[in-house]
Amino acid sequence: MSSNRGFNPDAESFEQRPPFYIGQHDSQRHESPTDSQYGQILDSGFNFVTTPITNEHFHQRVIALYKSHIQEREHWVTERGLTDAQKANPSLPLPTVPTLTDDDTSLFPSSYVGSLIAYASPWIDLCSEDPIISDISRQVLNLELAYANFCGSRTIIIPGPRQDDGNAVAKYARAIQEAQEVGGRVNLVIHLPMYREPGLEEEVETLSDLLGGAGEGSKEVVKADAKGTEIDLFSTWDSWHTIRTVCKYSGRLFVALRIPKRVPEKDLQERWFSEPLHYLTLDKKIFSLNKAGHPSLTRHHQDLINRYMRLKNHPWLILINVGPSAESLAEAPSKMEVDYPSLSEATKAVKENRKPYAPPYNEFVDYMKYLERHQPPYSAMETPSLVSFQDWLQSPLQPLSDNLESATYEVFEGDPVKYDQYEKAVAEAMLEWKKYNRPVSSVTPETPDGKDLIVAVAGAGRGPLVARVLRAAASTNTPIQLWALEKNQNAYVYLLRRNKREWNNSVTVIKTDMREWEGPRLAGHPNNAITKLDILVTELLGSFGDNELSPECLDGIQRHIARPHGISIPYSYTAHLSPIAHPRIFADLSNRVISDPNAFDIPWVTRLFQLSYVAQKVPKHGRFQQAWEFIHPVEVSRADDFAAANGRARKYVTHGSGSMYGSSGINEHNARHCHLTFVCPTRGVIHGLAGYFESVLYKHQEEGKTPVEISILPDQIDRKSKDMISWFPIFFPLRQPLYFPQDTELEVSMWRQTDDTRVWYEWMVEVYAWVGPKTRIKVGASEMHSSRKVACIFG
Ligand SMILES: C[S@@+](CC[C@H](N)C(=O)[O-])C[C@H]1O[C@@H](n2cnc3c(N)ncnc32)[C@H](O)[C@@H]1O
Repeated sequence: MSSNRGFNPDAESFEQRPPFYIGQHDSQRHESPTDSQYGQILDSGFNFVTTPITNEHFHQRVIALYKSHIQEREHWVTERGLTDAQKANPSLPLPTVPTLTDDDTSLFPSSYVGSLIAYASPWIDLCSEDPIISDISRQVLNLELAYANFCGSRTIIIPGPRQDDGNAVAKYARAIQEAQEVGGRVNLVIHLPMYREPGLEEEVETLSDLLGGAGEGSKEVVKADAKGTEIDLFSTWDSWHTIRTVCKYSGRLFVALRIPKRVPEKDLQERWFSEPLHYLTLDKKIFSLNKAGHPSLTRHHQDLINRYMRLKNHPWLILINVGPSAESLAEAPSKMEVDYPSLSEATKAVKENRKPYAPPYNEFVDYMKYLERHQPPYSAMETPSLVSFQDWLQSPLQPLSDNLESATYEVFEGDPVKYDQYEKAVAEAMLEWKKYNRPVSSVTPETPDGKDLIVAVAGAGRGPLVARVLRAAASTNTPIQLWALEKNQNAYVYLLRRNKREWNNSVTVIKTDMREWEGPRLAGHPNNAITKLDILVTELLGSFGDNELSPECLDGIQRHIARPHGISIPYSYTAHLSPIAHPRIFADLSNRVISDPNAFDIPWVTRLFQLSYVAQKVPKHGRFQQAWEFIHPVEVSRADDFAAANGRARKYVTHGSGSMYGSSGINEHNARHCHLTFVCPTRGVIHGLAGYFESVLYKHQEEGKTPVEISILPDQIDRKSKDMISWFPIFFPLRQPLYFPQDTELEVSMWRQTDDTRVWYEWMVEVYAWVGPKTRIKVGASEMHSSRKVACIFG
């Protein structure tokens, strides 16, 4: 059988699903596979193979070293007559593991060493309570890493701690931190179970097991679990969190996650989803046999794997102890035999359409290939370019102070969903205008028979909303006079061109900042008098709703909206938050902060993906909570009142200091504050706040009608604006990860701050733990973050 049996790379179905890379690990393998064994494993369907770094000879040498050291200590006691107190002196020297020799390893630099994944010795015990064993283990690890690195290994898997108590994990984490230095540029991958599932423990005996040192702890835990004691599902994640924190979220530290037989609750699956998963390991023991006697996994396993495979850097799979067995590999033909097979083997091979001496195709690999083909195909939201945006940090756009380029507009225009919703909102408004016989602003004393609805698209860009307004007017048979305003002089040229070519010059295109516009001049009026707007259409929304200064821009133009019947589309928008764990972005920002000291004070626009939500939806406290709302037009406007009384040229002044010291307070009505409580039943860590927005584009006059909305909230987008990609979420980072225990409430305070010229956000998070039915204590808090230094400028 050929090694690509089971899938056809040319088939469409293959193209549209994430590929599986499948590796082989044999926990009983003590020697590095030979060239021909390596070939046999690949021929049986695997893409890569793990290799031990050292062999049994080295193992025995280390055991002997320990034993001789103990004897040496006893010798010191007799020879030097040490008292008990002297024996207990912690300064007695520890043994030093001598350097490797060629008897200790069969791994050597070779042409295929880059495709071998080195697996550090599982018999070491970095966590041992016996200081001699933990120290020897640390030395062994360092020797192995340095040697594997020398041989050309780029990735080394290190068996994780076998227990999760603080003392053990601290020692382990300290050893890994040191190993990172020793390993040079290699990636270190810590092999950990998703949770401590009884029956799936690492079986290889450690030095502690063999030499009677400590390490009893792990057995106790297992025994307790076997007795039915509740398993702490998050304990291994906790250990991982300690290790990577000690290693400062290094970009070279990953997880190989051991998939359990019983797939745990979603929360734990999602927690691991957010971690840097390099491999998923699947032991033979977690497979069941189906009716036909072939290996299979449960639907839960399949869903879990399918979910993890959606990551941009999706994990590779390692199958453990599924063959080919050590014995069959030992009988593997030499390269010479494969290249020059016997006549009978060559004839047989041709008949069976395989390479000479090729082993049978591994049935576990075959099954995984079947799962590969049966993954859900990529959706419209998983095009290669959208996938490439996963968790990529972008500074938010500032369309008010910057002029966008044509290509940026083109990206917006690639998403029809937003425009469909806007067109629907405008059309529904026009229909209700007729139904309720609302007044139109083309009626003036001089033009009493005016029928036209006066409409403006402000911030028209390259004109897609203008086109949609024209379509809505045509489909609802509504006569309109339409203005398109744009402050970007380059986009203005494009608008003029479209007006001539596509819109028959039916649109009045004006290059202006909407806040400076004099208002619509009425066509058909003897003096072209200025009238009011019936419908003002804008799209100045950012990922957090108001973060691209829509409120400030609309303030400046709302005086042209007819009162009381004129409307703004959008009618309103709301900002929403949820605390999240996002180790990957935290690591990214930790690197950026070296060159950009504001990195942790910037609200970043990013297609959040590899995250885990930490808050649960409970009564009164959602996972996503609304921070604040803006509604347009603003009913009472100090600025408009002041301009009406003093003229628009006069600067607004007050005798107070405004909300921000030194400001006149003109924009104070656009300041906002929220204090939200999120409930976290399980323990975890947060790295920041995910921000989203929703907008009601049109709210019907008719009672009970569903408003026309757009939303990027994960639990609403499918209902309100499915497949809309115009906005990615926003992320408000925390400078330090904030760990919290179980039964915690996270209290989030956020402000939209403003002075006379700028808008920025401030945010902090506090952690309260419930310690009794009525008692909460504060157990942690972030610092106050502020984006003032990178504020959005409107004045
Ligand atoms: C997010 S883009 C939307 C463009 C277009 N309406 C669309 O939906 O594709 C916002 C547009 O508003 C323009 N804009 C922002 N503030 C403005 C202002 N105060 N006056 C006029 N145009 C403004 C920007 O130049 C930009 O073209």
